[in-house]
Amino acid sequence: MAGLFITFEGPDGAGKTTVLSAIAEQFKTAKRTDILVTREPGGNQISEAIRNLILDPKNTQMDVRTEALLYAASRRQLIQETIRPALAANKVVLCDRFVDSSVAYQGAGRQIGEDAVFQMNQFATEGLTPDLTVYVDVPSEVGLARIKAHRANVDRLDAETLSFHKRVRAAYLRLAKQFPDRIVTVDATQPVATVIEQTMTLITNAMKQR
Ligand SMILES: Nc1ncnc2c1ncn2[C@@H]1O[C@H](COP(=O)(O)OP(=O)(O)OP(=O)(O)O)[C@@H](O)[C@H]1O
Ligand SMILES: Cc1cn([C@H]2C[C@H](O)[C@@H](COP(=O)(O)O)O2)c(=O)[nH]c1=O
Repeated sequence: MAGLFITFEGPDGAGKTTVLSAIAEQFKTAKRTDILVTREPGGNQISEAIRNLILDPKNTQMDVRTEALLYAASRRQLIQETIRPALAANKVVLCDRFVDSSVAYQGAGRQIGEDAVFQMNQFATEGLTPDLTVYVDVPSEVGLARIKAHRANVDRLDAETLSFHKRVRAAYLRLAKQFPDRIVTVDATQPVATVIEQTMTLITNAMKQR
């Protein structure tokens, strides 16, 4: 498949959304029409509806496997409706979260098994794998403190225990070790301008190499 598929991963509050919006703005200023920015869960009408269902703090009854399946369903719709067509049109797709999130949050955080969650997602993705993943790393305590300090609405996942968030981060660190050719870590305890600059360098280098 043509195009370039770049994903952004990290624990809650690492700063992915902040970094990705700054980068999208820079590409917009440069009048780049070949860049598509999207997010998971969400990015289209159906996937945003699934997002609302998953993240609604009222849905305390949601079974952990139901949650994993809903993330995969949202992903499938985004791939078919948005990601694959954009890659086929030779675009650079910048996606806030992808399968690594499910492996970290559902596999490790919810403890339903990292490999089981990865395998289940293969059905949804038919093997679609990012060319590059920027892993924005932050200790769980720091990420959660950022969310508490700045965010008005804490969603169902943000509200999980510290030990849940620590399992998520540990899984991300394992994934980064397991896939060193795909996953590049950026230290998000640095000032936000530095995180943006380092991430932009990774993206532009990947764009030059394609
Ligand atoms: N490097 C940084 N240093 C200090 N604060 C930061 C940094 N990056 C982001 N923040 C702040 O932390 C908060 C969370 O950032 P952001 O929403 O971008 O995180 P996120 O990774 O997208 O989180 P989530 O996955 O939970 O949506 C925001 O208020 C943002 O301004
Ligand atoms: C894709 C995906 C996401 N999650 C979690 C991670 C976050 O807590 C929320 C998404 O919210 P964000 O503020 O847009 O990052 O959902 C998950 O548990 N599993 C996934 O596959």
